[in-house]
Amino acid sequence: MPPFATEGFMTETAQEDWPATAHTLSQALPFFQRYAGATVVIKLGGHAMGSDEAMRSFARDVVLMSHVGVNPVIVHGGGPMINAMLKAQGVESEFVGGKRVTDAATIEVVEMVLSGLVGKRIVQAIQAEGGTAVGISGKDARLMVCEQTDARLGFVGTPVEMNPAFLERLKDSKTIPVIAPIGMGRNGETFNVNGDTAAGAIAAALTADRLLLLTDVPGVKGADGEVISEITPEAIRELTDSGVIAGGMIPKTETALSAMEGGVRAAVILDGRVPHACLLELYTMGGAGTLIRGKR
Ligand SMILES: Nc1ncnc2c1ncn2[C@@H]1O[C@H](COP(=O)(O)OP(=O)(O)O)[C@@H](O)[C@H]1O
Ligand SMILES: CC(=O)N[C@@H](CCC(=O)OP(=O)(O)O)C(=O)O
Repeated sequence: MPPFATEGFMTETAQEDWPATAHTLSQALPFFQRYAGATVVIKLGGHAMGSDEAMRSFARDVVLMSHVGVNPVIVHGGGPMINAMLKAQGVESEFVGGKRVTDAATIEVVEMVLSGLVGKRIVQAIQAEGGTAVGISGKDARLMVCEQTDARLGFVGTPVEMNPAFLERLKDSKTIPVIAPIGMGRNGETFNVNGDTAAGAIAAALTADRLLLLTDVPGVKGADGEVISEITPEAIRELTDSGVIAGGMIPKTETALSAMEGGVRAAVILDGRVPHACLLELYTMGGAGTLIRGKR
């Protein structure tokens, strides 16, 4: 385990123009100052996880953020990984309104894949870069108490009570939480929660400064197919009504809007496949993806 994660990256950058690198670092100072002490909730979607290299770049960004005073909180998805595990068992999932219809057998697979495989892969990646992370789910420390969303969806939950005190304790010990979107029911049920929904609820519970939703497109696209750099709640509603915002983008924009209502300062929908997407968003002038600004 490298205490200072320079290996590999030093050789990659050895040929680069060091004065230009120093200039870039120096330009980041106002952004380092702006986000010192900030809580940034990052939702890493299953499609954005991709290769080991993409995971390594993501983990490195998270560790860097943590070292410059940000409190990063990771909430992950893993839809494609759940699909693969269910397929291996000969089960095909049905989705209604972007949510997986989840029966008693499926929730076991969902929990195993998210908490066991996906979460631990992210924890390992962060720790390989010198950070300390713990993998938990919404069940741990009663973080995310849910009620059934709709009887037709089975064990799919909607967060109704958040208990973020445990996350505050992790923050104090500089431990990065990696949270699987699994909720606990009041009667001992386990609920499958859409990853975006879970990230929004956690961001609101922490009144986060930023919610970053990492996905597999460069941002929210308008009717002309171009990415919109900043979008208002009104424009989101119009584009959703006209069907331009569709499919998996709907829970993201809805999450962004409800997080804003919950007191989150801003949300950004951005391409998690781009190397160092989080650093580009937080520490460069241009930012990345589509920004949705809150009221504070
Ligand atoms: N207006 C839009 N702008 C961008 N992407 C959109 C839009 N409408 C629908 N999408 C779709 O939303 C997808 C992202 O949602 P999803 O596949 O659920 O991501 P993730 O797995 O990262 O949560 C994109 O790949 C794209 O196909
Ligand atoms: C209720 C519901 O649909 N839960 C999602 C949880 C994982 C998720 O959200 O993964 P992505 O972010 O990769 O899409 C599912 O079962 O696929």
